[in-house]
Amino acid sequence: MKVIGLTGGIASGKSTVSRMIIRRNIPLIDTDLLARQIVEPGKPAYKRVVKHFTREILNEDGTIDRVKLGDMIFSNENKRKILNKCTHPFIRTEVFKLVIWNWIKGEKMVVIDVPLLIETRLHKFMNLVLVVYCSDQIQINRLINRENFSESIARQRINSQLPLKEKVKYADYVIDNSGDIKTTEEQVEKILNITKPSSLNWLLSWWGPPILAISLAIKGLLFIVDFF
Ligand SMILES: CC(C)(COP(=O)(O)OP(=O)(O)OC[C@H]1O[C@@H](n2cnc3c(N)ncnc32)[C@H](O)[C@@H]1O)[C@@H](O)C(=O)NCCC(=O)NCCS
Ligand SMILES: Nc1ncnc2c1ncn2[C@@H]1O[C@H](COP(=O)(O)OP(=O)(O)OP(=O)(O)O)[C@@H](O)[C@H]1O
Repeated sequence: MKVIGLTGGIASGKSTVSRMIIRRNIPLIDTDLLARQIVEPGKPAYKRVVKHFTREILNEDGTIDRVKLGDMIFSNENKRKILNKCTHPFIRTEVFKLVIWNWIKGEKMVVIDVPLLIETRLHKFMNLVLVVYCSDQIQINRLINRENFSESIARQRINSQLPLKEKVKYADYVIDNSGDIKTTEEQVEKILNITKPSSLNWLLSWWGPPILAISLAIKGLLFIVDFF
């Protein structure tokens, strides 16, 4: 099975590209979603986060106030590192479980949307790396429009990650999302066609041989029935 890492900068368009991939029935693992699930009350990472950031970051119902926590960690590198230490091991475990599950299901490819793919060195475990790129100014404008941030807050969030121009250096394919959605969709379509695993790849997956054996057996049976 091919494991494809999808990354980019904050608001460069990873989720937009992810939706295009899901529409093509390719399984997609969304690490932003996993990061949300592992800090729900009662989950193991929740305890760690509350221990380090105190009950000050909780809403009245005991859930984590993500806006408050976000404001804290994006303005303080040390706190960001602590939050990463509390959450990343659990996110990695969930990703690993989902990759195995997709492999068991016989999926030929799985895409993992990881904003911090390069920063966490996870790109080394990918068969392919796709980077969703857009120009600095477009990235800032889209972040401001989506979140209603001031320009300085938008820049602060962008600066909390490896610059997009650096991430591009690790890419097997760059998806330029500076233009309209249609232009991005055309690039995604092209890349998925080029990287589609061959049937040989499928045959070599663990469930290829049993299915091939069964279909040959059925064909053989039909031939014998036909003969008599
Ligand atoms: C700080 C938190 C609470 C803010 O939550 P919020 O709902 O506002 O944002 P969301 O989770 O949707 O993230 C939005 C984007 O912020 C960027 N981002 C998130 N966490 C980080 C981080 N630790 N460092 C740099 N950028 C980050 C990513 O580009 C992400 O796509 C949340 O992002 C979080 O728990 N982050 C730590 C876990 C993590 O590293 N997640 C990234 C996926 S591995
Ligand atoms: N080609 C495009 N044209 C216009 N707007 C776009 C385009 N691509 C994305 N956007 C908008 O830009 C914003 C950021 O896109 P998106 O949420 O896909 O980025 P992201 O990389 O997933 O962000 P994050 O890192 O915060 O998860 C969204 O409001 C989205 O609707």
